[in-house]
Amino acid sequence: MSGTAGPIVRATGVGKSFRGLHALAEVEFEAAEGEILGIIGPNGAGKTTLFNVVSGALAPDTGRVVFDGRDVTGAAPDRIARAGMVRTFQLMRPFGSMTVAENVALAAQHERLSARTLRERSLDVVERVGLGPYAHRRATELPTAGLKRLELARALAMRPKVLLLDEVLAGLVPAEREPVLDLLAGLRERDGTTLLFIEHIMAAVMRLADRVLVLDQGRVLAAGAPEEVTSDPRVIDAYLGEEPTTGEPAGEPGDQAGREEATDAGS
Ligand SMILES: Nc1ncnc2c1ncn2[C@@H]1O[C@H](COP(=O)(O)OP(=O)(O)OP(=O)(O)O)[C@@H](O)[C@H]1O
Repeated sequence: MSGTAGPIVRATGVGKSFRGLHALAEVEFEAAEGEILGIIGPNGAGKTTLFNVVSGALAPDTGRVVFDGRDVTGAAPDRIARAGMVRTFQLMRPFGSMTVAENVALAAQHERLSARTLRERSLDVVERVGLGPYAHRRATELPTAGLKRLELARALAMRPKVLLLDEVLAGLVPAEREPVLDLLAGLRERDGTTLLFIEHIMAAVMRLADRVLVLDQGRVLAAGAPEEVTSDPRVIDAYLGEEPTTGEPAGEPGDQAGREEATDAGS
């Protein structure tokens, strides 16, 4: 489903094996500029591996990744990030001896901005993610929700065209998720940012995603509009369980026992 200008990211025939285990096989997807693509699937489905390949952390065994009209297959992660495709990680490792704003500034340091511009950009991004009151405090003082926002701020400081988000809501209580979701939804409005986000919290996927890519055992099981995908029997069977759209994931994905309790998700 390409827009008139063609997709900003396109992966074709992507395969990656780890000692005979097909983490990814013949994976194809594309995202148009400004599109929000949710990526879901059980544990071990290959979601993070796909991000690793797309962002350059891993070279695929087969296939190509094209970003903004350029073939970036196997290119170094920092090159891809500087070209405008930036990822967040599930685990955050801020520099504890530095302030929140300094941690953010580090992410954009390579752009050789003046100290003043760098500081202004960092503070702007820190404000936007709601960390204004912590700007000049050490990153180690942040609670989990704050660390998540810091990770997002660091990615945003690079002014990405495409932002790859790996479970940015994990570990947040529902009240903490809302502002992050608002922020993410606002990125497209404000900057036209394309988002690819891996997420297990289905309420977030339903709210944000224009389209959803479902991976299962390294392959694309389904792709399409959120309502279409979540009512697909194959997706329900492989991942969602009985009640796909109630909010919380149907148990931890891959946790087959969790499917029994899926109808009462939401707490
Ligand atoms: N560096 C690696 N070496 C060996 N096996 C790996 C490596 N990275 C991933 N795998 C394997 O590849 C498969 C896909 O893993 P991946 O982390 O991409 O899944 P995922 O969908 O992101 O899962 P989760 O939801 O648990 O994060 C798994 O079986 C995993 O054990």
